[in-house]
Amino acid sequence: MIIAIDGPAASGKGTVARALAAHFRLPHLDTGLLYRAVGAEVLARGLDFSDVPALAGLAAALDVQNLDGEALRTGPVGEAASRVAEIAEVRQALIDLQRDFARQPGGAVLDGRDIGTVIAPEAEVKIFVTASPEARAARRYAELSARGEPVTPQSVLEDILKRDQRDSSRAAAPLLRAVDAELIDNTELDKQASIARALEIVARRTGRG
Ligand SMILES: Nc1ncnc2c1ncn2[C@@H]1O[C@H](COP(=O)(O)OP(=O)(O)OP(=O)(O)O)[C@@H](O)[C@H]1O
Ligand SMILES: Nc1ccn([C@@H]2O[C@H](COP(=O)(O)O)[C@@H](O)[C@H]2O)c(=O)n1
Repeated sequence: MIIAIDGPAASGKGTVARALAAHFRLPHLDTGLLYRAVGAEVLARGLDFSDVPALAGLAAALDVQNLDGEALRTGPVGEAASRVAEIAEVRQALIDLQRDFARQPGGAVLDGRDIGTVIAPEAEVKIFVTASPEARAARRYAELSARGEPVTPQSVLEDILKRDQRDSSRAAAPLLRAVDAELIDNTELDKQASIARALEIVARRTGRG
């Protein structure tokens, strides 16, 4: 069973994806980490975001076994990730490993922006997780400020709105709800309620509880 979960920044898609993966004992891939790893390398090496061959080369050489999720989940790396994610050549370099992950025997859970539309359009279950920009910004602000990042509620909201705009309007695999994706708007739902909705969707679509 392939479960594809997409949605905008800080919507809670990773929270839902991890819970479904644990519940159904499936491997999980947070595909945002791939773009974050490329973005972090661009920053670390001082590369220009317009240097397409160099950025595509970084993506092709990514060591996916050793991604440091904690170090990659910062505001500046998220911004860099969304910039490299606009580049078709970077996306192309990351496609096969995501598709191979999705199609492994027994299935998998993947979350990102283009899982239900591009990476695994054949997924049995597709869920689009969203929430209002204000709710997402409040959650992300709590997360980043607890880690000591110098953010304000206003700067996080501006970052979220900018990222929404960039992710939705790019030409290459924009953030889109697949036509057959079920919607969870968790603006008014806590984590447990959001996960419970996702479990109901899987049960309805596949008969698996
Ligand atoms: N329904 C919810 N209610 C309140 N907080 C939530 C909810 N779902 C997730 N969160 C919290 O919001 C933050 C963002 O959640 P999460 O990392 O799952 O989002 P995401 O969409 O995967 O983010 P990203 O786009 O950065 O990958 C986390 O701190 C998480 O604990
Ligand atoms: N399938 C994906 C996943 C992510 N992106 C881009 O990476 C940025 C960071 O992702 P997070 O989920 O960790 O916030 C995101 O803003 C996207 O630009 C993508 O394009 N496709």
